Amino acid sequence: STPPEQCGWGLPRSPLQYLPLCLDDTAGPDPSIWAPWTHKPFCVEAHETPWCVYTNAAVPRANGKRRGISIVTTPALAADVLDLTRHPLGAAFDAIPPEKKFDALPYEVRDVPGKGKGAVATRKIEKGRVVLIDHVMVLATAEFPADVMHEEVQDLLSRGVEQLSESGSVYGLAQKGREEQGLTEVEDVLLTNSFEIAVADQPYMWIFPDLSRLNHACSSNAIMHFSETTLAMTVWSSRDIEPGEEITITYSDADMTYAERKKTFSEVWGFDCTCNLCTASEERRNASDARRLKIHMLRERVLKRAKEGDFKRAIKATEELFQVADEEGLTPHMGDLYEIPARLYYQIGDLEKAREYTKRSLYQVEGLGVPGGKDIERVEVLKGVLSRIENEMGEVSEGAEENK
Ligand SMILES: C[S@@+](CC[C@H](N)C(=O)[O-])C[C@H]1O[C@@H](n2cnc3c(N)ncnc32)[C@H](O)[C@@H]1O
Repeated sequence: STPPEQCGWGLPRSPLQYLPLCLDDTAGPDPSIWAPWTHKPFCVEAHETPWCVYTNAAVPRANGKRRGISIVTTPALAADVLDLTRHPLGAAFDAIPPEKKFDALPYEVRDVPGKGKGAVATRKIEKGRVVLIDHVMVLATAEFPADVMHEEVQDLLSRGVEQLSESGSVYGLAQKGREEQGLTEVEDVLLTNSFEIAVADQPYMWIFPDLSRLNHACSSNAIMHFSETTLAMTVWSSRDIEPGEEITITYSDADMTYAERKKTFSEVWGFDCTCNLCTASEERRNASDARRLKIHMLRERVLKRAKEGDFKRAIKATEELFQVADEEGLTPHMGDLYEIPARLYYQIGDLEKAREYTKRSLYQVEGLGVPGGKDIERVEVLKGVLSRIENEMGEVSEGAEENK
């Protein structure tokens, strides 16, 4: 059969190996045709388009390990995903200033009571350091069409893992023993360890094998940054972490209450949370819930007041919001909100504060990892806003000075 037209079949080969033609299993036997895949795509038929598994088993990571990458999706989506990776692998690592990185991993994977394995700091990790950078190893579309059979999905997923150079890094991850539910090992691994992230408006399940060892805490000491450009996840310490302390991330939304988190963890991830907050006294949990509900309410109020043009009251609500977030230890999880006070302060003519929040906002989109997708445009917009503010303040921005 002829490969789908939207894949650009028949066009000249791209000089970028990261921009492949769209392939299915009708591709010929010559491996150079499959580039950048090291295995011939294997597909199952479905109503509109085949669903295939694509593997490049030779992709090295920044630290030299060759773990490879497998993608289970349609030919067109596979081409889209790789088209997003405009930077070579290793770009995620190179983008971080040296003083933020460690020469060796600052933690060890050990047994952690009540949680299976976890990452325990082996040295002091100051706030704002990179704990780990992990590249995706398996990514699979979160939803298959109804006419693809469950056994076929299982086959695609297990081929994806088995074609990798280090399939043990995936099969060795935590599992829940879900065979009675008719699930295979690879599905169990995906359900226990994958993060759902959308790229090019398509939800995928992602396996980052090192990141997968980090347990959840409702008030975690580390935050994640995902780059659509490098398909890498970077984990940053959001406060100082002492040697012997467990490094944790947050799997849930910041404003969820205890009951909501408990339900989600049990239904989606299949575990009962034993983090400090989940096992705290009812009184402490209730106080935390009250703050999280307040954060939710204040977030809505800020947006409403800003929409109404009532900037003074919007700022009052924002300041209250950050104060409650601070009390709950959630400010590092609110990075996406900095742009709001930046705009509000600009509206009321407080340029000093507008500049401060614009800089914070800019740091959120380009300081934590290589920006991707919409963030590339946001960086440009924020830089423009910053220079406008600085011009208005009668100052020459540092960047302009350096460029002279
Ligand atoms: C992504 S894995 C984390 C690493 C895992 N503990 C391991 O042994 O590889 C997710 C699993 O870790 C465990 N886990 C993570 N956070 C937890 C928490 N706060 N309380 C209890 N178990 C947790 C659960 O079994 C969950 O299904």
